[in-house]
Amino acid sequence: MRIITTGLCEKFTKTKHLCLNRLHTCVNHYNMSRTAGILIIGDEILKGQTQDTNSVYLSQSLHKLGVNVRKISVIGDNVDEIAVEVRKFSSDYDMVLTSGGIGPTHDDVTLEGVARACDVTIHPHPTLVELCEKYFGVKDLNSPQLKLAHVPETSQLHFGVDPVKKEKLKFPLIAVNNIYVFPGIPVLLQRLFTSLQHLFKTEDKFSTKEILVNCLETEIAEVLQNCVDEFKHAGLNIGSYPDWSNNYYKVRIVLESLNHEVVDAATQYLHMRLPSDRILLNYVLDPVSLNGGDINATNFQSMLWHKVKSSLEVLEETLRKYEPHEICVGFNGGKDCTALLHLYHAALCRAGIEINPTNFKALYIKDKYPFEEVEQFMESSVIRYKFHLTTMTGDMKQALEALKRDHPSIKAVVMGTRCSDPHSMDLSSFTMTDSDWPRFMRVNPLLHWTYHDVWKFMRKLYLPYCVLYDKGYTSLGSRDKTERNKKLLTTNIHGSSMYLPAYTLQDGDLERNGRL
Ligand SMILES: Cc1cc2nc3c(=O)[nH]c(=O)nc-3n(C[C@H](O)[C@H](O)[C@H](O)COP(=O)(O)OP(=O)(O)OC[C@H]3O[C@@H](n4cnc5c(N)ncnc54)[C@H](O)[C@@H]3O)c2cc1C
Ligand SMILES: NC(=O)C1=CN([C@@H]2O[C@H](COP(=O)(O)OP(=O)(O)OC[C@H]3O[C@@H](n4cnc5c(N)ncnc54)[C@H](O)[C@@H]3O)[C@@H](O)[C@H]2O)C=CC1
Ligand SMILES: [Co+2]
Ligand SMILES: [K+]
Ligand SMILES: [Mg+2]
Repeated sequence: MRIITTGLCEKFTKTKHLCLNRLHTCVNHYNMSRTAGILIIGDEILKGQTQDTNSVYLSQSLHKLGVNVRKISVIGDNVDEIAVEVRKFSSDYDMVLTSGGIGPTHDDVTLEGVARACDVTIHPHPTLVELCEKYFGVKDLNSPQLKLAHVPETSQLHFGVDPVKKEKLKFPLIAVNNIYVFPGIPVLLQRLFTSLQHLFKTEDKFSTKEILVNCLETEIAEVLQNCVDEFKHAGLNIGSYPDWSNNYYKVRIVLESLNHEVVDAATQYLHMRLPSDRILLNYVLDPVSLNGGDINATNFQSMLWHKVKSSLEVLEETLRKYEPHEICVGFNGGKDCTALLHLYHAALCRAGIEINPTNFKALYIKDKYPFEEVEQFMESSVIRYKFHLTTMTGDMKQALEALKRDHPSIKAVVMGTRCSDPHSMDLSSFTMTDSDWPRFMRVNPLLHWTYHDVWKFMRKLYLPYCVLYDKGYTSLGSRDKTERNKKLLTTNIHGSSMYLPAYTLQDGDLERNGRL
């Protein structure tokens, strides 16, 4: 399987070295790809007042262009520090991209720092002076408007072209030697970068593969080390990134090389050595974007498919009886309504209803002592599914009364209630609230689902759910009245006790064991 032969490198003849790979992508080449350093400048970033998004944008974009980003540094609006860092970056990397500090105020000193780093002075650039005079209608060279025209003497101006509108941009990117000076305002930075990609583009392209494993890092470290050793002359980069919030995998392994054959070979190497039952093969990163295409007979065993189909029929009937804005999903972050939310989203998509916060609504009656993890999950669900969440407080009856008063258009609440829930034996798919409750149509599409149906449905589709269910909770209520399910308590190989995930509970009748 080794694809490595030794010989004098034919690709990079300038730097004579022994190439260990006839495909000319040896480790030297990986390190020889074009490098970049990113310099994020701004006091507001160091104080945590502005979250730096420019470095993420730039490093992602450069990586796509085959550039090897080697360092990101964050510094304040200080001329000396900027000069020192720019000088170092400029000699260490093929290119330097700076962000921020080129505005008209006293605290924007990046260009002065760059000038100092390059031992040149600042002067008013004729093209920029003309531009600024025209744009601002001001002629005074000492005005704040014309400060923008003062750049290091050796500056080059790169005028980008908007890739969509095909228009020349009004303001250029300023470059001094290998230093590219971007504004900090994210839209400006992005507009300049996309319009001038050719300045950064390389002939290289990183080939990347991912392996998702449901193991602890300690369990796979040795195999990864062996892989690193095996491919150490092939120009392979392997990263291992644990994710504690994912419901399906614990580690994401990323393999990368300039040569896709090296990536393929290393992927194969790992597939043969990692525990095969722990490798996720068909993981769906974004089940929501499938727009309900995943709800079909091939995905489920026939018994469950039968139930899924009749639940969908209930939801379709709901959408015939009510306008989308008259319906909301009762959503408290629990597993049943998480499955339901996905089904309802699918029903909306199938009915050709546009997904937006007017058409897709949910109701959350906030408990006095909610779990933080539950609320975090709810927040991420709002972003994932793009629904509008109405939050009410107080006891359930009071909250529903307030809903009636404040949101009079809502007529039906779709709920994840199952027959096995307390007092739910006699409910049907459409049941009005009891006479002593505020009047709403309760829609119950999941009445005939079992505990295991819910888990099979969610896990088959890789739907994200609240992490507490992976930590031994099988039913979630108020934080002060909910414990883990003792039935899931077990001992790991090192002899310490731990809880298994909720979906492994054998007897579904015991799901409420942790509810006090
Ligand atoms: C809209 C609505 C109408 C109700 N009408 C009646 C009634 O007429 N008579 C009666 O006796 N009881 C009624 N209840 C109370 C209900 O029967 C349960 O007692 C309550 O849902 C808690 O049940 P559970 O602990 O089994 O929770 P769950 O199994 O979590 O509740 C079942 C479903 O109810 C919804 N739900 C539960 N809690 C919340 C919440 N905090 N915020 C939003 N949605 C939630 C979810 O869709 C969930 O899947 C109503 C509740 C709601 C939300
Ligand atoms: N029209 C144009 O093309 C140009 C305009 N200008 C002017 O200069 C000023 C802006 O210059 P800047 O260098 O951007 O000033 P700046 O350094 O003060 O940054 C401006 C804002 O960008 C945000 N920002 C900065 N760094 C960031 C980061 N790493 N991640 C996310 N957000 C970040 C911050 O919210 C900050 O308030 C404006 O007044 C603008 O009008 C400057 C250059 C070009
Ligand atoms: Co070589
Ligand atoms: K500023
Ligand atoms: Mg600034």
